[in-house]
Amino acid sequence: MGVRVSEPSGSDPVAIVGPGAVGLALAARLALEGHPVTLCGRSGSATVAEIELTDHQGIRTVAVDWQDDPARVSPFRWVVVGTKLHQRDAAHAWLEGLVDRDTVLVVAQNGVEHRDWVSPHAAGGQVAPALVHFNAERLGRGRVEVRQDGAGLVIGDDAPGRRAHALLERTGLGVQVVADFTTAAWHKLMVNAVANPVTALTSRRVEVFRDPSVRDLAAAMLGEVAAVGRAEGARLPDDAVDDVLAWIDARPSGAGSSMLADRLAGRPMEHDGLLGAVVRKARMHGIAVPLCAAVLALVAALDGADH
Ligand SMILES: NC(=O)C1=CN([C@@H]2O[C@H](COP(=O)(O)OP(=O)(O)OC[C@H]3O[C@@H](n4cnc5c(N)ncnc54)[C@H](OP(=O)(O)O)[C@@H]3O)[C@@H](O)[C@H]2O)C=CC1
Ligand SMILES: CC(C)(CO)C(=O)C(=O)O
Repeated sequence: MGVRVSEPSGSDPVAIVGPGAVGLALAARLALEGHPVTLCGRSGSATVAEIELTDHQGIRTVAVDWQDDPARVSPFRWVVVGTKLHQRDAAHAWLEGLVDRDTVLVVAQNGVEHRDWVSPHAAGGQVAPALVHFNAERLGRGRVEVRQDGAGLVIGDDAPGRRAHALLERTGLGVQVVADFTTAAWHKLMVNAVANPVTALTSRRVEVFRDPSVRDLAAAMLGEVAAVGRAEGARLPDDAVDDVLAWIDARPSGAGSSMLADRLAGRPMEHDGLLGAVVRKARMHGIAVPLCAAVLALVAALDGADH
């Protein structure tokens, strides 16, 4: 990694937009390190004044500040966005108040479009996309459980990424800094664009990929996603499809996906930001992705029917 800049101290305030699984996990770990943390939640929702974090160290509780009115916040030096991909408009409202040109804005989300949607609202601040590799599950309002093996977050080795690294390593979740963020993001998107919709559509956990016909479909979809990723500059190796299938096979029995969890809870799903991104980018490059487009249509119809 290159030169480290702008080390945050434990007394640097941090704003976290989205008190969901990822937001709570990062907020709790930073607050435990001494950062005053302000959680920014949906307008009118119940205040979260403390977070109960369950992780390999046991159960710990830590106090945080709460804000639910984007019009009442001032700029922070450190801002983390942990909303879902379909909650971009909600996040924009917060960025207007929280971000100025000195802000380092960490976008902790799945997908490959972090900069596309955030940069126009970043007020000249520095945008650092972060891929989330730890698993966080919301157990209740202000309650979160974190599980992980390996690095919990992946960020790019550029100036905003290096600044974000200084903050994120304070979470103790393990931060991997990669020179080629595009490849890392597309590799993760291969998983999310296939595992998430297939589990959500079938209401089945990762075991569904053992069905030979589902496995064939997944392999063909992964081939489409990889082709688009390569056109976007991702250096995905020839065995990327097998590698992703092997990763899915290695998930513990009973593992699901965030999209399956959203479907089961009756919440909107992230299909547009995941599979939708693949189809959008494919169109730009003139690449045919018929299977991804078909599965996207089905999961979008399911989402529409659920709401
Ligand atoms: N959870 C995980 O283990 C992983 C998640 N990811 C990715 O991380 C991102 C975040 O996921 P996750 O934390 O699971 O999602 P959640 O649905 O748990 O959290 C999203 C949060 O955003 C909040 N929100 C919605 N609207 C607003 C608003 N107007 N103002 C403020 N907050 C708002 C929601 O509020 P409310 O509580 O009121 O609904 C919710 O707390 C996604 O892109 C996901 O794919 C990636 C890998 C693993
Ligand atoms: C990698 C995977 C499928 C595991 O939780 C994920 O990122 C998600 O559920 O959104």
